[in-house]
Amino acid sequence: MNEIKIFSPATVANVSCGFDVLGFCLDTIGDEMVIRKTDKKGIHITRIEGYDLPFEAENNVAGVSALALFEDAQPDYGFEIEIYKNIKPGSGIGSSSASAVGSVFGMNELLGQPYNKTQLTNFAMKGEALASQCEHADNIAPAIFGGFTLVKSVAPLEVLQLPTPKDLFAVIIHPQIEVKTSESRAILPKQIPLQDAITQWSNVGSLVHALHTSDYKLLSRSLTDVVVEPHRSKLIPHFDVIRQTALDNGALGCGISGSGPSIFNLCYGHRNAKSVAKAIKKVYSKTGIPFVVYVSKINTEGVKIIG
Ligand SMILES: Nc1ncnc2c1ncn2[C@@H]1O[C@H](COP(=O)(O)OP(=O)(O)O)[C@@H](O)[C@H]1O
Ligand SMILES: N[C@@H](CCOP(=O)(O)O)C(=O)O
Repeated sequence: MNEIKIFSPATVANVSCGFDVLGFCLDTIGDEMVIRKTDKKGIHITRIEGYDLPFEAENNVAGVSALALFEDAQPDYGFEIEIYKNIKPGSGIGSSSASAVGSVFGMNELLGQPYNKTQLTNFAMKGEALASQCEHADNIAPAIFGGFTLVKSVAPLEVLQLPTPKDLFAVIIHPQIEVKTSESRAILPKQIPLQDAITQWSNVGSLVHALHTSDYKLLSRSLTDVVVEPHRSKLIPHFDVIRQTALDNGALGCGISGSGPSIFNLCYGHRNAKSVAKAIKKVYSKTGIPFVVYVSKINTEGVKIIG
């Protein structure tokens, strides 16, 4: 096999209480990438469509993660990468992570799968670090493993796959403004009060339990963030109105997706997800800010071959 086409999914990191550790994978939103073997050694980004991003491998997250894998594998050929970007950079739904994951996943297939998913996560983290100036894997892990994941530690890397309750759907609203992950990390406090830490780790524990037991009511009570959201919500226009609208219309919970500006909602069943999406669209269209709303199943497969 000399060429492969990949679907690399969007992801929601943090899931309210799990800053830098929890994430889940989306179904309907993602980038496409073509990875091809070439006689010319090294990593060559030959095509980018959708958004204006750097072609130099060392300045593009897809290239940086690809270089990390390439240096480890040392094949006697090179790789060309084409990126068909659907996820807007700075969206908060893992745009950079989708690119970082797509290149290493595709290369691994063309090399005959020498690496496992944890090793691929490690390579992809090198690319993600270019965008957010910090190695975190809470978007990368769900994009590679699918479903919900918990990054127990990054050094050494340990990823836990969590169960996905079957009636869970996500609604994402993406206001069309850019919030850079690096900048929204910079505004966070370096220390937090003990009481906030207690609340937060209690919610992470109960959220994980809720996923294991498909307890939607407990899941709903666990989707709270007292550490990060109070700071970052100020960067997202009308965040409180969206959350109130979602909860009034029966969403299980609502929070900032990754570093924002996207906002995620988790809903019980497709019907409720559609009505939450409809209500959010109605309210947000009054603000005059351009936005997109997606309704998505939780993608339990993750990154995949499409051609
Ligand atoms: N292939 C790529 N896809 C997305 N963003 C990239 C890529 N390569 C470099 N970047 C840079 O990474 C930044 C976006 O990453 P980030 O702020 O983490 O957004 P997101 O939350 O959507 O992942 C932008 O500055 C963008 O120029
Ligand atoms: N845990 C990170 C996740 C960033 O996600 P992104 O989709 O905004 O890149 C953070 O919250 O900074």
